[in-house]
Amino acid sequence: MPNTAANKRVHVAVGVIVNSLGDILIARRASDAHQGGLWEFPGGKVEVGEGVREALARELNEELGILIELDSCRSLIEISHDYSDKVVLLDVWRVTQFRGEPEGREGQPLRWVSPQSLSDYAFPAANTAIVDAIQSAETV
Ligand SMILES: Nc1nc2c([nH]c(=O)n2[C@@H]2O[C@H](COP(=O)(O)OP(=O)(O)OP(=O)(O)O)[C@@H](O)[C@H]2O)c(=O)[nH]1
Ligand SMILES: [Mg+2]
Repeated sequence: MPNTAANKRVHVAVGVIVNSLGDILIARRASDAHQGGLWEFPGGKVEVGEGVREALARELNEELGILIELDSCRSLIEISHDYSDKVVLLDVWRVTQFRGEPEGREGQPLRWVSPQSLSDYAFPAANTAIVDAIQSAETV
């Protein structure tokens, strides 16, 4: 296969985790990571042979120590974004059913924030569409 941007695209499973108050969990990316120092919705790369929701469950368990209910996850939005150094496909899921209290298993700071206050945080460029989708879902 030719080595094009399309087949180098990184598939990422991302969770918009909502608690019983309607607040959303964000985490700060390590300063040495891609898009480091910015806030993110927890998640990570889908591995070969893995389904996206299985990847989401694995990543949220590794990064936060929670167990999510796969059947209750709802697709929120898919975003393809070209950073100059890599292309990502963010496969974003709304997660409302989970067991355990999220903790930053990799030392990452966590914060629960209201949908409207997401605008106060700096996210990677690809996330603008995610924040818009969350905030417009809130107003319908
Ligand atoms: N998890 C996550 N990744 C995001 C978001 N927005 C965004 O552009 N990304 C990009 O998606 C890519 C993969 O995410 P990741 O770094 O969390 O992957 P991972 O957990 O598997 O990390 P690892 O490579 O250290 O094992 C990164 O290039 C990251 O910059 C987001 O909101 N959440
Ligand atoms: Mg990650």
